[in-house]
Order: sequence, then C-alpha cells, then structure tokens
Amino acid sequence: MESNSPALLKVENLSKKFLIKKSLLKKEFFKAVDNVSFSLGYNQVLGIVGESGSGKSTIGRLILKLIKKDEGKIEFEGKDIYSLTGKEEKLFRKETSIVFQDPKTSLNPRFKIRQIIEEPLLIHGFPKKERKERVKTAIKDAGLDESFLDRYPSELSGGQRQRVAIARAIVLDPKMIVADEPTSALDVSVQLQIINLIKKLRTEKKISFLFISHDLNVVGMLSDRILVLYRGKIMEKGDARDILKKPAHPYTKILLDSLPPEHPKDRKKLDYLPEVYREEVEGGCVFYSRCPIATDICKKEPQYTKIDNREVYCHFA
Ligand SMILES: Nc1ncnc2c1ncn2[C@@H]1O[C@H](COP(=O)(O)OP(=O)(O)OP(=O)(O)O)[C@@H](O)[C@H]1O
Repeated sequence: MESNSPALLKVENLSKKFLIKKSLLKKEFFKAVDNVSFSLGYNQVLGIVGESGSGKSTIGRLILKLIKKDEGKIEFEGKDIYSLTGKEEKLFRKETSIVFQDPKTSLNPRFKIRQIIEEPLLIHGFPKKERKERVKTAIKDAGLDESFLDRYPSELSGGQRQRVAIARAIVLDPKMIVADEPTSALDVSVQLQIINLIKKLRTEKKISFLFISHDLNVVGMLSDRILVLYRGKIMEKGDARDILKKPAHPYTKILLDSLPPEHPKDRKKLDYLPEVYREEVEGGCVFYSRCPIATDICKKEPQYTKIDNREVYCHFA
C-alpha cells in the first residue's frame, strides 16, 4: 500500500534489463529491475534496501532519466518523465538531483568547492549575483562554513566532501534527491552526521529523498517507508517502523538478523544460514534458492499479499 499523501514520484511496473552477452545466434539479458512499483510522497524519505546487485542504483538512475527504462511508467508531479520536453524537461532536471556513494570520485578534483557547487547554477543559467548567494546558502545549509569554498576536494575529509556533494545537490532547491549509498564510504560517526543532515534538509527544506543503502539499520534511521529489493524485485514494502518491528518477508528477516548484535538486543545472528539452500526454479519465487522456509508451493511465483499497510511477495505472508 502506498502512503496517503499525494505522490511527488510515482513508479509503476518499472523494468530494466541489461544486455550481458551477445553472439550471432542470441542475446542474453540480465533483469536488473523487475516490475517495480512504488511512490514517494512530498517531504518524505523512502528507503530502498537490498544487497549488492539487487538493482537499487539502477532504480535511482532510471527515475532521474540517467538511463532508459524498458517498461513501466515514472511520473514526477503527475507528469510522465519520458514525455517531458523543452522547459518541462529542464524543470525536471532542476527539481531532481543525486548524491553518490563516494564523494572522492564524484567531485571534480581540479575544481574548487565554489566551482563544484556553482556548476548546476551555471548550467541552468542563473545570473552571477544569485549564483554567489545560492552557493553561500547551500554550503551553510550543508553544515560547512564559507571558508571551505576556496579549498579543493583533496583538502577535505570524507564527511566534508559528502557535505559538499549535498550542497551541490541542494543548490537548485530540488524537490527530490536520490541519495545512492551516501554514507557507505564513511566512518560510523560521520555516517550519523550525514543522516542527521538529510533529516534536517527534509524537515527544513521539504526535500523528499529516495535513500538507497544496503544497510537496513541506516535506512531505518531516516526512512518513512521502506522498499526491500532482491534481484530486482520488491520483496516487501511498507511503513518503516512496521517493517523494522515485524518484518514479513524471510529476506527482510535475514537482513534484520544480520545487523550488528548491539542493535535491538533480542536479534540473533543468523550465521547458520547457508547462502543457497536449493536449486533455483524457473518461474518460481526469486528468493526460492536462499529462503529458509520455502516449500514446494514456492516453485510457483507468489503474488503480492497486502497485509495492513504493507505488500509482501511471499506465499507465507
Ligand atoms: N550498464 C550495465 N550493464 C550491465 N549490467 C549492469 C549495468 N548496470 C548494472 N548492471 C547490473 O545490474 C545489477 C543491478 O545493479 P545495481 O548497481 O542497480 O545494484 P545495486 O543494488 O545498486 O548494487 P551495488 O550497491 O553493488 O551497486 C547488477 O548485477 C549489475 O551488475
């Protein structure tokens, strides 16, 4: 079930496959995103969680039109993003932005911080005076003082660099930011600072975030709703607190149980879970081979079951 607030972003049946092998006789594709639907409300944080390769970044890139979808529909403020042209397209680019995992590689090392933050304003044709003001405001809003503007990325710590990446992402006053593993390259204490900064921007600037992470603990700290992804498919989506308190899908349970033991005391670590229990079955549940509770019924693909405020891809939900 989606939230009751009107959607800023609405994604319906989104799919994307990548060509992985091509020979004279046939082409082989890999389904990175498989029939995914969700929405993101105004001033909300939606967490997308799943292990490496589950399709999280591909979803992020699809909704920002950085890559092309194969199937499905993506609406931003009620408009199909693939039908935008001219001014509307430009506005969409202005109102959406991205923060990547590693600020070391995402910031141009030859640019001063001032130039890095100013670049989107130049692209969008802002006059000089306004550019200057906006750059100052953005760096302050990202929690750094103006003295950083004359430095280079190499002179900054990892956390400071990520603040610069965030300043650049907010400088055009976007409505939505895709934050793709923004804390994964940082130490735990710095991670918390960045999470708090995102919370602040959401509250004070009313920015919605699509927060992508492999770490359910991190996602749980700031998301209103969570979408759990496995091999491109949604396993479970719903209210963050509900999911963290009572995960309904066996995969979500594994993600929760594999969090460090100092998190809720009663979590036992499922070290005994083998990676693969059984052979995959074509046309069956995508989690079949790794599911601790699968039975023969799981050789058939499950439908999404709606329970309370949640949708779960499991025969046993
Ligand atoms: N351009 C591409 N060509 C071929 N395969 C791709 C391409 N981009 C992504 N993939 C594959 O699609 C799958 C999903 O990748 P994606 O980066 O979305 O996963 P992820 O959940 O974000 O994981 P990670 O955190 O490791 O990036 C992976 O198996 C990846 O190898």
